[in-house]
Amino acid sequence: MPAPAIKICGINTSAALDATLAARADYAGLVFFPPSPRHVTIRDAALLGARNAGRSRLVGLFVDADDATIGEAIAAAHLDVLQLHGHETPERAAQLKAQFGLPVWKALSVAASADVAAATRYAGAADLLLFDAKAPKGAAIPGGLGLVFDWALLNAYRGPTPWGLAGGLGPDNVADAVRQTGAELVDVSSGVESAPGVKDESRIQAFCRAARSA
Ligand SMILES: O=C(O)c1ccccc1NCC(=O)[C@H](O)[C@H](O)COP(=O)(O)O
Repeated sequence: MPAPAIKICGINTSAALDATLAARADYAGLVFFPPSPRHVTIRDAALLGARNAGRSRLVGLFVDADDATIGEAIAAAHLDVLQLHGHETPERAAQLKAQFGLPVWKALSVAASADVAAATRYAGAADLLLFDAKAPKGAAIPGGLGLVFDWALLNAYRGPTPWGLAGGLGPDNVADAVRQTGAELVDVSSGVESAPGVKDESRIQAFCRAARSA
C-alpha cells in the first residue's frame, strides 16, 4: 500500500508552516473561518503564502463562504486547493471549481452509514472527499475537534471520487487508521497541537513519520 498523502491543517504561524515543511507534509491547511482558534486573516495568509513559496500545497478551508471571501484568500495566499467544510451542495462545489479553476475538496461529516452513502452525490463536483467526524450539535466549529468516527463505516463507500480521512487522528493512531481504511490522504489538526490553535513541531514530525510507516 503506498504511503498516504499528509495534510496538516490549521497552519497559522510561520513556525507551524516551517514545521510542516520540515516534516515534508504534502499539504498545509489555512482556516478561513473566524470562529476557529486557527483562523488566519488575509494578511496572515499573504505572509504564509509568501513564506511557503510553492513548497507545500496550500489548502484554503472555508465554511459556507461567499465568492468574494474565497477569491480574496486565493489571491493573498496563492492557494492550490479549496476545501469546503460547511453545507456546500454538489452544485456549489462544481461552481467554485469552475469559477476559480482549483481542485475542490468536500469535507463530509460522518456519524452513520447514510453519511457515507450520500458522498456519491459529489461525484464529478469534488476532486476529493474528506471524511471527518460529525461535530456535536451546537459546536462552534464543524471540524478540528479531535473526534474519531467509526472507520468501518467507510467500507460502504463505493463512489469514484478519491477520498481522505480526518477526525481525531494523531501520531498514535494514524498508522492503524491507514492500515484499517486504506486512506489515500490523512488530515490532522488538533492531534498535532499543544493547545487549540497552537501547533507542536515534534507532534507534526511524529505524525508524518507514523503515517508513512503504515
Ligand atoms: O480546524 C478548524 O478549526 C476547523 C474549523 C472549521 C471547519 C473545519 C476545521 N477543521 C477541518 C480540518 O480539516 C481538520 O483537520 C479536521 O476536521 C480534523 O481535525 P482534528 O480532529 O482536530 O484532527
